[in-house]
Amino acid sequence: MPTPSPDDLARAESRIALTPDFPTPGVLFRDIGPVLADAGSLATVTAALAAPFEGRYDLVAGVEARGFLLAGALAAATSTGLLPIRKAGKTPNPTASVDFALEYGVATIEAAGDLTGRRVLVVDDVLATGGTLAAAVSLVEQLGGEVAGIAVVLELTELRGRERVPQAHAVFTA
Ligand SMILES: O=P(O)(O)OC[C@H]1O[C@H](OP(=O)(O)OP(=O)(O)O)[C@H](O)[C@@H]1O
Ligand SMILES: Nc1ncnc2[nH]cnc12
Repeated sequence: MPTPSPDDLARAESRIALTPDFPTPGVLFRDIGPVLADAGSLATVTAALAAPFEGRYDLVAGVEARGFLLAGALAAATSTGLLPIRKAGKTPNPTASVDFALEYGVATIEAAGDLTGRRVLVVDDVLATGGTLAAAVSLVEQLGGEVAGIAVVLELTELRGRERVPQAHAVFTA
């Protein structure tokens, strides 16, 4: 995939939609839906997520739900496998489970299988408090996988998630 230009990146970033007080009062929700809906912006974001990790992973993991969208796009674009990391109660016979706190709630993630020998790129839309990505890293490691990298579309710097996942690559910051 060609590396996106600064203009391509600026066009994609301008499509992030802001909604105050969603899903709870005090949260400024940043929606990447309009980025995904635009073909050029989706290609830009997919390429920018993958660029630092080229040739270093053979499986892309995404956390339900918005992480699935990016993991699917990235896995298809780079001819790698895809690991859906699901919220609690959706995976038959899970072999790993991690509880964590969110900016607006609590959650559990689960997955099944054996990732021994797999190099896993963990992707998500937003890095906020870092709870989701730290939990996803822990889950991949519980399954025996090696985390080859972490990539997000948007890092919300004031929530300081980077303290929990310092190695994360963010395409955009806010
Ligand atoms: O860094 P954190 O504080 O953990 O927050 C980031 C996470 O929060 C959102 O997911 P959410 O659980 O709202 O689920 P969704 O993707 O199903 O909308 C977002 O998609 C990230 O996964
Ligand atoms: N402020 C926010 N906007 C969009 N997604 C989020 N996930 C966690 N916090 C978020």
